[in-house]
Amino acid sequence: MTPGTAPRPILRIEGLNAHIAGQQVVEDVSFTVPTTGITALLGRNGVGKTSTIKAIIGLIDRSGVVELDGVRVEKEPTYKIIRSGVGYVPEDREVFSKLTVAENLRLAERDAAPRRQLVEELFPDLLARSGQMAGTLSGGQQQMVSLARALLNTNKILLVDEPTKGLAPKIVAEVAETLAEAAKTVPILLVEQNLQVVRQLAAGAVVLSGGRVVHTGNALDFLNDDGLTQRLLGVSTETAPHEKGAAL
Ligand SMILES: Nc1ncnc2c1ncn2[C@@H]1O[C@H](COP(=O)(O)OP(=O)(O)OP(=O)(O)O)[C@@H](O)[C@H]1O
Repeated sequence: MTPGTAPRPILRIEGLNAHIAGQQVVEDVSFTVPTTGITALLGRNGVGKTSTIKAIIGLIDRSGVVELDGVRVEKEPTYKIIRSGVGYVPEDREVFSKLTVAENLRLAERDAAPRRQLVEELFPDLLARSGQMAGTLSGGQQQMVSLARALLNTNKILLVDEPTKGLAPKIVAEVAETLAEAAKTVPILLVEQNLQVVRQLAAGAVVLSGGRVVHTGNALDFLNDDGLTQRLLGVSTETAPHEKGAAL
């Protein structure tokens, strides 16, 4: 990047390709994530959003450039990419169900000085449930454990995959609120199907279709373009700003 131009992104993906079971699921994907705020990774079911996230951290075979804070990391194993400052919150939450909330959090502590106070402030409910087996938590509470684990460490970026999936509207609002708070301290690449949450949180949007990037730009501009959202997501967003609580 030429000095004096746009600030360096925290994450730069270029020409990313990935295959699962012989099928190309990520095809020549290029985009950047800025150093602040939330960037939404959008698209219909099965277009490769989760695969893109997994490819970034090397959980599936891939080729292409993955640059974190100016450093190429695509040749590194997953654990080193994570250690270099990537917090991953997977779609299925992956809490240790037979361990308590406190144990789940302790296991995630990577830094010498984990940010326990921040986590306690953001998740008072988890503090109250620290002795409860994580497997007995509700879906929303498990999502909070998963987010809390990523926030305990100081990361350069969080990759958060469908955090509101399957949650009741009230809990969706709580998760969205937590993500907004988290985004004050760390940039987030967010896979999210709930467009009202995207509208509330995201500054930028990257839209995938058939494993390829088909649109990038300002998230609100995208969501306000009904024709574009119809074409790329198959949903109308026309009524979204007026219908509080409407699921899209
Ligand atoms: N383990 C797997 N085995 C075979 N095919 C897979 C596997 N995982 C994903 N795929 C396929 O890869 C493609 C991309 O899937 P991916 O989960 O990345 O999409 P997505 O955009 O995240 O979808 P969703 O919004 O439904 O979660 C899909 O066609 C999916 O069927």
